[in-house]
Amino acid sequence: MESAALMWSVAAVTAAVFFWFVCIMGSAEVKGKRAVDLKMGSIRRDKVQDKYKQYWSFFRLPIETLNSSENVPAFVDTFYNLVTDIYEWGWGQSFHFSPSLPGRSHRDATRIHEERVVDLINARPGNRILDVGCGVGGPMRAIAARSGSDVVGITINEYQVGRARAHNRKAGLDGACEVVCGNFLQMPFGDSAFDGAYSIEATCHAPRLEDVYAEIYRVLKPGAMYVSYEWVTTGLYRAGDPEHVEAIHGIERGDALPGLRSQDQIAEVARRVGFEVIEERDLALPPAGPWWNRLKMGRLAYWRNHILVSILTILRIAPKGVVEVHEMLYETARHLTRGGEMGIFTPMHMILCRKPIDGDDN
Ligand SMILES: C=C(CC[C@@H](C)[C@H]1CC[C@H]2C3=CC[C@H]4[C@H](C)[C@@H](O)CC[C@]4(C)[C@H]3CC[C@]12C)C(C)C
Ligand SMILES: C[S@@+](CC[C@H](N)C(=O)[O-])C[C@H]1O[C@@H](n2cnc3c(N)ncnc32)[C@H](O)[C@@H]1O
Repeated sequence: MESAALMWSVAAVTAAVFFWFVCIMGSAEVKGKRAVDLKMGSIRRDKVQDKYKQYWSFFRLPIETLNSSENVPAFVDTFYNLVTDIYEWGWGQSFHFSPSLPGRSHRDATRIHEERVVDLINARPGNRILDVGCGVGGPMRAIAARSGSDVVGITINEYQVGRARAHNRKAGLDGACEVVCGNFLQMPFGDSAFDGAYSIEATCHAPRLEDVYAEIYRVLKPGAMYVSYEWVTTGLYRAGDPEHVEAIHGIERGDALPGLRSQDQIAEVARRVGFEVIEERDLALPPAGPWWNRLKMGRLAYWRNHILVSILTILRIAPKGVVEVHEMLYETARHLTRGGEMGIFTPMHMILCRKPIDGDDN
C-alpha cells in the first residue's frame, strides 16, 4: 500500500515537473505561442523534414539561379513556414533585433526601436503607412498604436498572415492594421497609395535591393518618407579573413539570405531608384548597447529549448524535423553573435529616404 502511494506521488511530481517545463518555462516571452503548439507554418506535419531538406538544397543551386527573383520568394516562404512558430515561441511577435538599453527590458527596447519609425517618417493619425515584410505584425501594432496611423503589412508567407491577423484582433487593432499576402518585389498596390513606409530587417531577403526599393518608391506619394533597418556587413568585414567569412556565411544560411550586402551599397541603391537620402546611420554603434546580448544571454535557455523540442518530438506532439530547424537556429545565433562581436555585421543600418515632389532638386 505504502509503495503504491509512493509510486503515485512520484508520478504526480513527474507530471507536475513536465507540465512546468513545457507550459511555463517553455512558453513564449510574449505569450501567444507555446512549445506544445509548434506547428511549422502551413507545412503538413509529415512534410516538415522534407521541407527542411528542400530549404538546404536551395544553397546548392548555382549562385545565379539562387539569386534570381523567381526562386527567392519560394525559398523565403519555405524558411518562414519552418521558423515562424519557433521565433514566436522563443523571441516574441517582433522578428528583429534592437539595441540593448541599460535598465530596460528586451520588450521595452524592442518597442522603442519600433516607435523610432513613427518619428522618422512622421506618421500621423489618418495616414496610410506600409510595412514591407511585416512578419506576424509586432512592429505594425506598436507603430499603429503609437501614431494613430493605419498600417498595411505585406508578407510572402500565408501562415504569418493568419498569425498577424489573429494578433491584431486580440490587440483590438484590426481596425487600424491590415495584412496582405504578397511579394514585395511586385506589390498589389496602386502608385502613390501610401503616406509613408518602413521595413524592419526584411529587405535583406530581396535578391536585388533595387527591385524592392523601386516598388516602395512607386507606391509612395511624392514627399512621403521611407525608413529601413537593413542587415549589412560593415566596413570592418574582410573577405580574406576566414573567421569573417564563416560568420557571414553562417548568417546567410541560417536566415534565408541570398547574399548580404555591404553598408556602403544601400544609399547608392536608394538614390538610383529616385529617393533623396535624408540620413544614414548604424543604430548599433555606441552609445547603443550590443544588440546580440539578448542572443548570447540565452545560451542556457537554448539548451532547455533543445531538450524541450526533443521530448515533444519523441512524444509526437511536435512534428519530426523541429529539432533540426531548432539546431539550425542555434547555429545561426552563434554566427550572428560572432558577427556582432567582431563588428563586421549589423542588423540595424538605418536609412531614411524621401520621395521627391515633382520639381524638387534631388
Ligand atoms: C531578421 C531576421 C530574424 C532575426 C531574429 C528575430 C532571429 C534570428 C535568429 C533567431 C533565433 C535564434 C536562436 C533561437 C533559439 C535556438 C530558440 O531556442 C528560440 C528562438 C531563437 C532565439 C531564434 C529567435 C529569432 C531569431 C533571434 C532574419 C531571418 C532576416
Ligand atoms: C525577419 S522578418 C521581419 C518581420 C517584421 N518586419 C518584424 O520586424 O517583425 C522578415 C519578413 O520579410 C518577409 N519577406 C521576405 N521576403 C519577402 C517578399 N519577397 N515579399 C514579401 N515579404 C517578404 C517575410 O515573410 C517576413 O515576414
